[in-house]
Amino acid sequence: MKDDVKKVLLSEEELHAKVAELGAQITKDYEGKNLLLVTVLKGAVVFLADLMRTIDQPAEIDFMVVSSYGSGVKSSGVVKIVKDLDINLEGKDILIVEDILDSGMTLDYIKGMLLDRNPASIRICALLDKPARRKVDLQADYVGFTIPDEFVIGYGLDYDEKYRNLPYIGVLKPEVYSV
Ligand SMILES: O=P(O)(O)OC[C@H]1O[C@H](OP(=O)(O)OP(=O)(O)O)[C@H](O)[C@@H]1O
Ligand SMILES: Nc1nc2[nH]cnc2c(=O)[nH]1
Repeated sequence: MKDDVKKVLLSEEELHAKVAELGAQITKDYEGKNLLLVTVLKGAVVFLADLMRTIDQPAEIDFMVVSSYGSGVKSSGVVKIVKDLDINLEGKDILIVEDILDSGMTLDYIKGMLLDRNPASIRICALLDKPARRKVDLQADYVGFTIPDEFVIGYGLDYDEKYRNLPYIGVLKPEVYSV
């Protein structure tokens, strides 16, 4: 698996330090609130697992499954809800935990949908932000790293469902895409 990686963009150490920083900020900002971490599977699951343990406030979690990329490296532009949330959002302070904000189409759709359910507040925490590719006017409230326009894998992020279990974030060798 490691032989397929062209370069490491963010090391395990860099990721863990940033996650701890985000968790400390979220801990401060959500004091006395009804925090519900909403996570979009599957990519964000590794980030959520690390982030939630750095938040020193009571927090609920819930999951959604959406699909916008299929097996390719570009967004199809179609966001499909495969599994909806279980928890009622009324009165909750929602923090959407995402691995990457790229075109923004996935999060824009999800945020709009969740806003219709009368939460007390709704914010976005994205580990990675790729502003060069944005197609909608959307920003995350918490961003781990702003990254260049490269397709990244690891720490939950996949190419064709593989590489999610890499402990760092990297870029694949071009020949991996063409076989
Ligand atoms: O800003 P966008 O261009 O909409 O892209 C971001 C979305 O793409 C990835 O999900 P993907 O559809 O690859 O599914 P996965 O989480 O199961 O890997 C990622 O987890 C975001 O949900
Ligand atoms: N794995 C992966 N999924 C994405 N979804 C949107 N951008 C990306 C990316 O760079 N890598």
